[in-house]
Amino acid sequence: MKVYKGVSASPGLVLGQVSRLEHHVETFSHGPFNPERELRLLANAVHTAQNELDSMAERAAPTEQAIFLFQSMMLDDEGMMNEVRFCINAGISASAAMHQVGQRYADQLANMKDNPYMQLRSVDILDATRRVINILTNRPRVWLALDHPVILAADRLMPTDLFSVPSGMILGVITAEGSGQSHAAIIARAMNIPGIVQVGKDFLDDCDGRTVILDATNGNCILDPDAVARQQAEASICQLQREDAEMKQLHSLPDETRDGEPFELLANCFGPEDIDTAMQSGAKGVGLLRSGYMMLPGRILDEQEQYFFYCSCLAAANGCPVTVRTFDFGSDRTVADANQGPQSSKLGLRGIRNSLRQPQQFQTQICALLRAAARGPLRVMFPMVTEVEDWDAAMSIVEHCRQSLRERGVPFNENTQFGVMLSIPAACLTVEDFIAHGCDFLVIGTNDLTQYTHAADRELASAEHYYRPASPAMKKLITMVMDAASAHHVPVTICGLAVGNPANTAQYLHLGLRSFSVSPQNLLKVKQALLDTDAHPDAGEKD
Ligand SMILES: C=C(OP(=O)(O)O)C(=O)O
Repeated sequence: MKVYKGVSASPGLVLGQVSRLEHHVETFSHGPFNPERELRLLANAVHTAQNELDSMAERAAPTEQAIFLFQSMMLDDEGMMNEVRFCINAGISASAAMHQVGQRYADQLANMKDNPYMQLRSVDILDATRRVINILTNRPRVWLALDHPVILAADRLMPTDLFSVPSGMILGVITAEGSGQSHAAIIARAMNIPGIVQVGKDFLDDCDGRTVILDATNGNCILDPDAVARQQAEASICQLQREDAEMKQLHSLPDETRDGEPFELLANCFGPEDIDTAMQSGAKGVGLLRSGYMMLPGRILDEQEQYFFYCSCLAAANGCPVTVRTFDFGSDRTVADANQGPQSSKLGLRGIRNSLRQPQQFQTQICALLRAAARGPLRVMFPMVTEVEDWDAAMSIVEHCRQSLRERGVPFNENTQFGVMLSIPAACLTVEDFIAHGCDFLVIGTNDLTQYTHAADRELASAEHYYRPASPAMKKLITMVMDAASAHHVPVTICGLAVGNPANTAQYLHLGLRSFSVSPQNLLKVKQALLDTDAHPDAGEKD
């Protein structure tokens, strides 16, 4: 028995036989090739690859769908595909051109050390281009013929590898390299396949055909376990299966309060990865996407990069709505090359105040959002709005962006919904004005609203006593918002850490809220609290 240490990438514990997966090394013959023929072959291969990816997406859970749809979209990317066609016109074969350009794009993203999100996309580009190349070279896209379930081991896994073997045949995955943030790891988590990464090359050289306990809780791969280790693992596997069944039961219950009132459970997220987690825990969409975090602490992404990011968030949400908060820079939130302005503080130029002073940066974000909104139900909200002047100023920039996209002939969603994140008491007190000026929806941000209502810095332990998100003052402000919103049929969501506390959730429910956005790990806890609460606790007494 020998224990190899790695890093857990997908939770779980399994016992099984290892099968090693080897990736093909590309070699290409030299031309010259007939460009016309190669362009035709390329178009057909891309078409077939996209069909394959789309059909994988159809079979897949939301997480994998996001990744496959992203890969399929990459094969539509004008910039990349124009470069491939340019190489073909220079006499290179379609497969070599695809390899060259795909590798270069992947390398560019892999080198964005300051941006882990873009680094992740690098493997997707390689995976998508590998598919096209395999089609062009008549290579199979199914890698292993398996007759019994195995633990798959490889140097690293590509996202579609887990779909390249018949479903149910993978007990677990172990990679010598890779990261827990890789798409293969995300897919493993989504498919409930336990996984460990970074076990090292020695394990790979040793493992093929042998028995392993893959213990992702401790990051251990136990090769040739003895009888005691086997027995312990089998007992733990049974226990985990029981716990899993209990979670699934809660998940499958309808989103209704004890007295039958429907509610909407959304998630507060940072990007596609935690959107995946949220969707698996039963979220019906994203109530708050904190957009700025995709580039912290790096640089501001350009319009195309942001467009891809928002599209992959939409794909991860699998047709459910995603509410994106425009950048909330300023105060504690910084990006190296985002000009914060001279007066950045909690009471200074944060959120929309900052965006309005950086019109170029704001327009880039709005254009990317309007474009992404053509690909799915994406809505946009502005943070740190004080009074209606901020709203009007922001919406005039939105109009300017619409005009510029029309002139550029770029498709976008003309009817994208825009809303206000209510984090300042002044905005709650004047909420009617936003509605009168065309605000489509409202999101109450309890973290900041509590901070500004109670003049209690949310990060200051000494002010904690004054920081009360369910206080009478908060209740009054929320009631004011709810009255105005219901009079004009404007939807309201409430988000923030306080909503994840079941005691507060019940109070917010009684104030009329039916849409709750919480962090992914609190979703089931909040769901349980709402299932156990009556929306109208006095209704029975009146009867
Ligand atoms: C969720 C909120 O936003 P953040 O925590 O990102 O400031 C909020 O203010 O309630």
